[in-house]
Amino acid sequence: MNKTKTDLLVIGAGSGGLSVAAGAVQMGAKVVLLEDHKMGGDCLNYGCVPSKALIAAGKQAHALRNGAKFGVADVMPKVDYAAAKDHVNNVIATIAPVDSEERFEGLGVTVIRERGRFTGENTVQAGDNEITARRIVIATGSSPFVPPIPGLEHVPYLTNESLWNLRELPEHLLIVGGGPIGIEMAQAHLRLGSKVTVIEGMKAMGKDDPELAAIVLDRMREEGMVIEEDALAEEISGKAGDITVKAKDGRVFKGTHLLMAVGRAANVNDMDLEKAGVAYSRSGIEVDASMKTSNKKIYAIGDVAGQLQFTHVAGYHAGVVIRSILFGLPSKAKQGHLPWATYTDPELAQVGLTEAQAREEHGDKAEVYRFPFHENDRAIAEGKTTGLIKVMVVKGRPVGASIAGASAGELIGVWALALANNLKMSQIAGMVAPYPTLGEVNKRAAGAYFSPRLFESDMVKAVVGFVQKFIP
Ligand SMILES: Cc1cc2nc3c(=O)[nH]c(=O)nc-3n(C[C@H](O)[C@H](O)[C@H](O)COP(=O)(O)OP(=O)(O)OC[C@H]3O[C@@H](n4cnc5c(N)ncnc54)[C@H](O)[C@@H]3O)c2cc1C
Ligand SMILES: NC(=O)c1ccc[n+]([C@@H]2O[C@H](COP(=O)([O-])OP(=O)(O)OC[C@H]3O[C@@H](n4cnc5c(N)ncnc54)[C@H](O)[C@@H]3O)[C@@H](O)[C@H]2O)c1
Repeated sequence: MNKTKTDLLVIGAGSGGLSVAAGAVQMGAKVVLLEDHKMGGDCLNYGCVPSKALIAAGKQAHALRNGAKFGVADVMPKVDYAAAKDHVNNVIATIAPVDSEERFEGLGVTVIRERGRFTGENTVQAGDNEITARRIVIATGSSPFVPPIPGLEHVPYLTNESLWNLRELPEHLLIVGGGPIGIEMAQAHLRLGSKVTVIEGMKAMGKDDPELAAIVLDRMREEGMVIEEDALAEEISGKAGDITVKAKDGRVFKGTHLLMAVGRAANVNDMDLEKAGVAYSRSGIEVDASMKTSNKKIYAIGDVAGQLQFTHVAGYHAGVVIRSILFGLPSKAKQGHLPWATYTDPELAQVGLTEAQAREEHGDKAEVYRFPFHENDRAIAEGKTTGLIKVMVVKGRPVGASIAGASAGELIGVWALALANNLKMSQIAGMVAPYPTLGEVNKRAAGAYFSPRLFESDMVKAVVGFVQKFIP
């Protein structure tokens, strides 16, 4: 057994673990990093990166089918699904060096490609290694949750892990779950030529503002996607190429392939967390506001901590724990300023409170300002007029923003900055956006806040009238 002592042990080389390891080692800490599967974790290998690459392939096919309105004849694209998967693999391969063992060893991290299991309060065994660490960060991520739906065990199904191995375009893809995974993969496959039926037990895109989710879902239905809501999958049967999903209310859906996308299970098993006194539940490892577990020398970050499950959130957690571990400074993770986006076309993005949350939390003090994409000149020029921005304001400061529309994931950045820094609406309105950009929707939403105050105010009119009498 190789025995190692280190300042910091990081378990899991995904979005969270890699950020902690890179930051800590470059600031002088001795760091050991464990990974028993692929460097880069879910995001690089089975999540964000492959999904966005396949979405890009679908977008290309969609553009070819829809050029006529720009004076470029529509064509029926010849989709080679296997080649689209090659594109996905190329994208992963291009990004992979940044997350690689070689790069991290180069930075000075000791990378051990073994599974970590706790043997005590500050010791972990990984293969033939026993590592004792002053501080430990658990960043083991999450896995696809596969619910025990009767019959599922006898039917071939895909998850976000196995989907990438499929080389033949599904003729008719059934997707159970209308969350971000289900909806993003539904649109990509629809545009690449599959028939797609989304079977959602409650409301599709149910974690977002329903008014804005409806804009996206309507567009996808117009493209030909079948989205069945209030359809809790209760029984699954069939065989490869001929699969049946029955919903609780008796609706029956038939397809050739099945993708299960009904949420995530935190990776807390087979780690002997009990031996380290780390408390956890089915939803993940329990952490306090500083991301410390019930063992105050052990932290948990990213998906395994059971909060918002996004790559940028895992990265944010990494910054919070680095401050605490390396500098011994108090450091707390907040949630209210963390954005997310779903990369459908149009995209759907959110930061802070939705309209319903703002009204619930702030009552009459919450004001909501809107601006539609069809009044944005760039959106009109590019035929991207489906969309709406809503900004929730309390006492002159934004408390939330919701955007459905082209590049919503980019546009939400301004509001993420505003919420992170408690900016005022006047500061957003003071920004000059280049014309013509989609970014002007942000400024126009801020303008909507000031317009009635400036243009419908008797006081403003009286002051202007008075000044005009006296200036030469
Ligand atoms: C299809 C899909 C699309 C997504 N798209 C987006 C997106 O567009 N934007 C976004 O922000 N987020 C997206 N996400 C979410 C994002 O992938 C996760 O939030 C992110 O990967 C979480 O990072 P993490 O470090 O917590 O875990 P992971 O990235 O999963 O890394 C955990 C690592 O720990 C390793 N590990 C586990 N147990 C052990 C052990 N005992 N010992 C050693 N190693 C271990 C695992 O092998 C893994 O490599 C998507 C997810 C999916 C599934
Ligand atoms: N663009 C992004 O940032 C992005 C993309 C994909 C995934 N993610 C992350 O991954 C997480 C997981 O995504 P997800 O879509 O798997 O989970 P999710 O929990 O967001 O959505 C799962 C959906 O499945 C439904 N469902 C559950 N059981 C069902 C059943 N038996 N029949 C029918 N419907 C059922 C739920 O009502 C829910 O709407 C997301 O919450 C997000 O954090 C992010």
